[in-house]
Amino acid sequence: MTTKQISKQDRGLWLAAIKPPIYSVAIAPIAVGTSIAFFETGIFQPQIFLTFLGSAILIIAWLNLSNDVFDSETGIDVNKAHSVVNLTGNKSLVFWIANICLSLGMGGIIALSWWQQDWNVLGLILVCCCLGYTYQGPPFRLGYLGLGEIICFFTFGPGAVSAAYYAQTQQFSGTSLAISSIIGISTSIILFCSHFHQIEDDLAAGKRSPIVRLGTSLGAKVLAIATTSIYIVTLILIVGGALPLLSLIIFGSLPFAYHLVSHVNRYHAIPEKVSNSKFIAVNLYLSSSLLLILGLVLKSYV
Ligand SMILES: C/C(=C\COP(=O)(O)OP(=O)(O)O)CCC[C@H](C)CCC[C@H](C)CCCC(C)C
Ligand SMILES: O=C(O)C1=CC(=O)c2ccccc2C1=O
Repeated sequence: MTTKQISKQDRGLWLAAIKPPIYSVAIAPIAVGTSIAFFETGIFQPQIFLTFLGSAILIIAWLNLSNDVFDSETGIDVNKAHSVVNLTGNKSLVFWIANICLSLGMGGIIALSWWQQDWNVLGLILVCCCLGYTYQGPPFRLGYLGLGEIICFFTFGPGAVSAAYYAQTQQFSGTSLAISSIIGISTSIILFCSHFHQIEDDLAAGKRSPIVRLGTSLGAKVLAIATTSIYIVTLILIVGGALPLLSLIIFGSLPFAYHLVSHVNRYHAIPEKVSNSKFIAVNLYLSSSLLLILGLVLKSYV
């Protein structure tokens, strides 16, 4: 292999380790919570929005770097060339970079709480981060028991969306809480899809992920139901008046939903083919979140 080929391969591994598309999970809940606030109250504070966004990105960097650190301790990532710990060979360096990201991220949340002299957002995000830690860190490692998707639903849905709403308005909203369930479901779908191709390594390390528990075939069916539920919940919220009729544009994300469900249905038992399903799920997540935001913002103007 030539030096050029090696460096191209290295670049690919680093990109896979850093997972840029996954950072959309930091952006969408903050943008959705902020647009619900704008839709309901007409309030938009750009400085609060941008500070929250930067903090959320840093918190997701902590989550992913510390995930590689904790997974290196259980042996589950031995075959994962695109683990930052395996790539650097320096677990403590990765651990400290993760902690710096968390400190800077929480620093942003503390700053916006200080500006407002209101500590509710800080409290909510602290709870979300503690739950994120229990997913992967000792002694809890709740992800190894198959509880990740439930934690994911509450932290990225009601937790993060309500915090972003509150940061804009200094009040909580039942409507925001109801709409946040859509983000909770679509984020949990990304995590659920990330398990299909890892079944062998997960079994060997004693991780009872939902796919290990259900098997890939039933897992594909559960994915179809969860994906459909995004649209059913949207319809219920439109009929119930929480969302405007314009939110029907979320159905524009159906091609991504179809792609995801049909791809996983076809390849659920073939790890090399199903391994990209997490990124197809990110496409569904991004398109549905963007259309949800668009519906709310457009309705605020018309
Ligand atoms: C790190 C996560 C998944 C990776 O899991 P796994 O180890 O199976 O994957 P690899 O194969 O890549 O090793 C995500 C886990 C999410 C967790 C359940 C909840 C985290 C909550 C966040 C801290 C909330 C942040 C909110 C923010 C937007 C302000
Ligand atoms: O690496 C991953 O697989 C994931 C990382 C991550 O931060 C995240 C956050 C929310 C839902 C899913 C995921 C991942 O799957």
